[in-house]
Amino acid sequence: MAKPRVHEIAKELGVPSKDLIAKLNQLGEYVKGPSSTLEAPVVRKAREAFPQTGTKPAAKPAAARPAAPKPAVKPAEQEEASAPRVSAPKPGPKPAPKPAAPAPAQTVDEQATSAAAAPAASEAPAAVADDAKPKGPTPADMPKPRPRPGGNNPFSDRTAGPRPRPRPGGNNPFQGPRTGGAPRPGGGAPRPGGAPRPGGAAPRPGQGFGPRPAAPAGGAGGPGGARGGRGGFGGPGGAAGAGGPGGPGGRPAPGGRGRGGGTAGAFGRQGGRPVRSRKSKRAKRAEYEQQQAPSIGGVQIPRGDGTTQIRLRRGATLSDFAEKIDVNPASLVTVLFHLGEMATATQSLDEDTFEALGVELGYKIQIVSPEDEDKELLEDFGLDLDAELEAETDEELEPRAPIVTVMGHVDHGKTRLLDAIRHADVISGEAGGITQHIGAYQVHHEHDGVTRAITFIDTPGHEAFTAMRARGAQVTDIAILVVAADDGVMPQTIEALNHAQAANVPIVVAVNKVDKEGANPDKIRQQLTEYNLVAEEWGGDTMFVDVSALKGQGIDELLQAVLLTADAGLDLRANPNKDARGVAVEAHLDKGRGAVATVLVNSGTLRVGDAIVAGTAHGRVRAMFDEHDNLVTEATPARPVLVIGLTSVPGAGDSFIVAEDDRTARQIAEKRAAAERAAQLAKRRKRISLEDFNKALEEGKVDTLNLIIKGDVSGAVEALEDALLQIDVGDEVDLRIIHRGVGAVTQNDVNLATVDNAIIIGFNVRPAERVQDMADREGVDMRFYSVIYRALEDVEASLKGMLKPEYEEKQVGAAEIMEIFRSSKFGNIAGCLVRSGAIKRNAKAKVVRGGTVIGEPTIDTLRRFKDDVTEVKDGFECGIGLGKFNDIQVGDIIETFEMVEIPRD
Ligand SMILES: Nc1nc2c(ncn2[C@@H]2O[C@H](COP(=O)(O)OP(=O)(O)OP(=O)(O)O)[C@@H](O)[C@H]2O)c(=O)[nH]1
Repeated sequence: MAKPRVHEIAKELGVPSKDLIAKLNQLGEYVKGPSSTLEAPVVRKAREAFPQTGTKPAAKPAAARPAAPKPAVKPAEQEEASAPRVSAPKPGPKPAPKPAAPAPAQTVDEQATSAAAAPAASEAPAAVADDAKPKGPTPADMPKPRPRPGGNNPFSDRTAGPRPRPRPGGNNPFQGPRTGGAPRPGGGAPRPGGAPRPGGAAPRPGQGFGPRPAAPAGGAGGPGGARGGRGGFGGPGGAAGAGGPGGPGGRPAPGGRGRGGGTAGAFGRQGGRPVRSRKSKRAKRAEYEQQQAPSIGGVQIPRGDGTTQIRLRRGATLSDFAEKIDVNPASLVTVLFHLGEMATATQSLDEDTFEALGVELGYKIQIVSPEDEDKELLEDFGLDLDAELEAETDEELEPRAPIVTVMGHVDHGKTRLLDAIRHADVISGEAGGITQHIGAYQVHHEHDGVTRAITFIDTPGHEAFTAMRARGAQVTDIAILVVAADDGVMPQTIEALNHAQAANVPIVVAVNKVDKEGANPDKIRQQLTEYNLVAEEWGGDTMFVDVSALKGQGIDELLQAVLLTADAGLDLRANPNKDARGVAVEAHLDKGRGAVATVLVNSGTLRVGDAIVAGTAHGRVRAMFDEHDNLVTEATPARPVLVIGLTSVPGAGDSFIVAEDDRTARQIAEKRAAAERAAQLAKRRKRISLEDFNKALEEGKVDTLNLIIKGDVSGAVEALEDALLQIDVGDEVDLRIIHRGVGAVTQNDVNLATVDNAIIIGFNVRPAERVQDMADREGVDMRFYSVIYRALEDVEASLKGMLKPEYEEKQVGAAEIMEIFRSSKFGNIAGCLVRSGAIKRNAKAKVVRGGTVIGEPTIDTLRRFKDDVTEVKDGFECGIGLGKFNDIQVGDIIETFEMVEIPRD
């Protein structure tokens, strides 16, 4: 329905338009002229202002009528209608409302507002509607009738809660252009955006009418601002816009809704509602955080102060981080994106990424070490291994055998030495020698009349040693450093001794191959002094023993030296009377026996039937064997045994413990597996910078080489994986190991390779039956190796094949311009003599004058005499047309180029 115009209403009311306009203006409604349209509330006001002259009943007489008491026709209904808000009158025969005869204007005003906002109430009889106001004002504190600046706002409602958005409308001509909820102090010039003024925490420019949380603190206490606030435009925040206290002409009147002031604006919430001048703690905090929070990519995140520590486990996700700092993970995704990294909230990220994010946000990210993580995990199961060790008393500790690792440079005789030592075993000599390779063995040696055991880790080389250390397993007590007397100290000798020294493991030097001609044991002693290994006979504290692994010479002395070194500085004792704790030194999958692990007990005693967990493998000890293939029922500290009964193959260096029961063992294993998976995910993810990623996306390809590694023993698989991940191929190619495992290549592996487009690398394994056929059918590339570095070479080459080729310009020919022919058809033709190489048609060219390239045209036409040719060789004359490029002179050189691929090294 069209809105009525002033003159229509005036006619209806029987008053001149002029009077109506005057009346409405007096009531605070700005009405321009007789043809102005009027909003419904204003019409109501008009009718109420001239009630006696009305000729027609008002559209809603009930609401329009002043507080004229009307007997309640349906008391029950009225009660219901007003119930939620009522504190007041009971409808009854004496319907007079509490406020004793308020002035008509006031009543009209109040009714207009409450009726508009509360339709339910507006349907009710006027008395009830009026009474339904939140507070029944007593006559004493009733404001006097006054013009209500906001009165023409159809949405204005004093009783309604804050509305989320300002609603334009009404007759207010100022509402359009006004911005910022700016008050008009004293009706004067607009003050943009509630400029900051003392006493009012004025919002920043432009914030005046956003529904921002900071705004309510804006102190609507400035009455000067409030008074002119008719055009003010505040939603909940708009109120703050009115916060500039006392503009010119504005008198401070704390408390907001004072007389004649205090409404914020026609379209705002009644801004004059009392607002405490003091900010709430919450508001202050929000404000503080806003100041602190950096806005990266439009998200605001509370900053740390640069030292705020955040502990994250390996493979943590942005969600984990977000939880710690109590923000929405999506914000962190955004921040990371703006740092040039793409990641989802649930993707495991590596340490570097977290560090970068931490630096940006002022947090110090600490990735919990694997050891600590495992410690915490075990603590969840009531196992604190450190505390357990500390609590052990001297009486509980019993001597144990030293555990020795043999290290040294390649071909210096480590394997041969371990063989020789095995044969030197005084006990196995009688028992028929060591028959089984189990990854570690014990030999016995007579020392000071006592037969003592020494445990050797049967995996020579520092790789195994460091791999175990990397897993937090310090298995070795003493290192034997083998140096060939005919070769001297070599790079791996130094590496090995560095590793041993770093681990604080004492070294005994075995100077090997002394049987060889040209062997110079003293030279070795001399060389090693440089590395802080000074022979005892030279006044140092390192024992050097000359041996010949080949001939079995010096082995007894070497074992003697090991025992002496152990006795000199090591406290080799352990408590055998508790559940076993130790390390898995090697593991593999045996066809008949399933997962087989060689474990070395550190403390306690391992027994058949124990529930154990080793790394992520768990199970029950079904049987144990020693290096002589004898069944054993228990293993005491430093006793290596081969254990059968695990459900999967543990990794070399995984710690093992005896758990209370099978269930606990399984749970620990599962939790570890989950942690490891997360860590793997983080490790696997190679970074792609945003630019590269974008480019790759644009080109529709992200180069990723997916690999599946299968090997015979877990140690080899890990070694291969580590080495592969260390291949440096730059940022362009992504290398991912999507699956790894011990055992033959299976159909599952091929399936996985099909899905992820991966290549399968088998190390010392073969495909299971029918798997090769399946791989051929599916087009899956399987490669099998028995030497790690061959696998590495192939992968590296394959990666390089995938790299986008790099090109360089290679000059293929040069011709000197001897003469220039002008042709209207072809432009300038250069009559040339080919000076070197050959000039080919369509080749890229450079025109060089006095050593400077003046243009880079292409060879457009190439002629020998009258014939078009494709190539002219060194020493011949030719005519060259360079297309549109005509800036040539006699004496210029035309060089031609090809782009050739640069081989990668
Ligand atoms: N003459 C002589 N030759 C030895 C001696 N010890 C080892 N060799 C020879 O040296 C070569 C390398 O010996 P290995 O025991 O395989 O050496 P390694 O350090 O285990 O070598 P990698 O396993 O390749 O690191 C073999 O040919 C051995 O026969 C020795 O005491 N005297």
